[in-house]
Amino acid sequence: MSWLIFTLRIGRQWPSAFTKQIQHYLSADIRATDWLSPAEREQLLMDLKATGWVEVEDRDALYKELHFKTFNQAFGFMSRVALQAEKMNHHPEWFNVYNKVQITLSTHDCGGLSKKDIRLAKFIDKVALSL
Ligand SMILES: C[C@H](O)[C@H](O)[C@H]1CNC2=NC(N)=NC(=O)C2=N1
Repeated sequence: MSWLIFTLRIGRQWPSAFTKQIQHYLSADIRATDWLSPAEREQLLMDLKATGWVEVEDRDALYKELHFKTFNQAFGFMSRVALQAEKMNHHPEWFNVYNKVQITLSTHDCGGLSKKDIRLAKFIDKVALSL
């Protein structure tokens, strides 16, 4: 890592866009341990698809639509997920109309799915099942 920092310091002649990209990834809250290997990805996505998650067509993300009995129940669900999202520093993209909640998960810092999305999806399923 120090070589990378050193390179960035002397890399003034590099295209600024490139160094900005590196600095973005250095500052991003995504650790190497959050990356998904192809084998992990295949298995973990299979498990989530079994509970109703689907892969989004035009981006590397997961999507699920949840229906609750009432708005209050839907909002209570969102409140619990919101607290977990803050705890993980990993936030869903979601939309709520009355008792319906549409959720899309992806990791902006790496431009696609990471283990953080898998962890949050599993938490979402656990909370939804408990209601
Ligand atoms: C600065 C802050 O830590 C980052 O923007 C966090 C916040 N929440 C996030 N949520 C999601 N879904 N992806 C991210 O890359 C992400 N990054």
